Amino acid sequence: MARKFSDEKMVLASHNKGKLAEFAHLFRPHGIEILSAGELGLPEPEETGETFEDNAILKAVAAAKAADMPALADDSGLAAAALNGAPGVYSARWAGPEKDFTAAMQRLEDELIAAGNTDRSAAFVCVLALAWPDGHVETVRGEAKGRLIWPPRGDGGFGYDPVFMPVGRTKTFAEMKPEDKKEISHRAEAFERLIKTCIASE
Ligand SMILES: O=P(O)(O)OP(=O)(O)OP(=O)(O)OC[C@H]1O[C@@H](n2cnc3c(O)ncnc32)[C@H](O)[C@@H]1O
Ligand SMILES: [Mg+2]
Repeated sequence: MARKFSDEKMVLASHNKGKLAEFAHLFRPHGIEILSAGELGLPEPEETGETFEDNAILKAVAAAKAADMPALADDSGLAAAALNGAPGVYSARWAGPEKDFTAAMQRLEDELIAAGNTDRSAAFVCVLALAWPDGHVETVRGEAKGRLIWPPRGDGGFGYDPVFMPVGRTKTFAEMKPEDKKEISHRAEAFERLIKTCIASE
């Protein structure tokens, strides 16, 4: 049995403004007060894990202990099939310290072409970890399947959204309205699972 969240507030252990905006929407109907790691002055831990799960857990546990309240972390990224899942857990690092996603998307395109440009399928993955100050953690995962387009399209969203076209759609995540991305995103799928396993009272 998963541990249930029964507090009134939690820390959102992310320093990514795009994610924080999406979580603000996702949490709206649930009546939980969200404090961000930034507003509490929490440091950004080094993401030394090899999997999304490892990194989500290390970020959530560090924040829960530092803030002494439950903390939710999101570790996510884009996995290109032709690149054996790259950039994967390195998705943020491909953009460098300047967070230059124009350069990161260009690198992705260059590597797809170098790999033969025959398979442009990809998935966005999101792992959420909810940790308590005693170290207990629950994790859930969500995925959005699609393909990588070129050139980038749209100026909404964040990160790699301008090159990601979800299956069955004609708009990239960056061309969609936030409420449309929310219907099908990896983050929304993981969030729905989190609500079912750890938040909803039966
Ligand atoms: O660790 P935190 O502080 O949460 O913020 P971050 O930006 O470093 O986040 P990650 O370590 O999880 O790295 C994930 C990267 O993958 C990309 N990414 C994740 N979800 C995305 C989405 O919905 N749309 C576009 N890019 C996304 C984005 O570039 C993120 O920087
Ligand atoms: Mg990060």
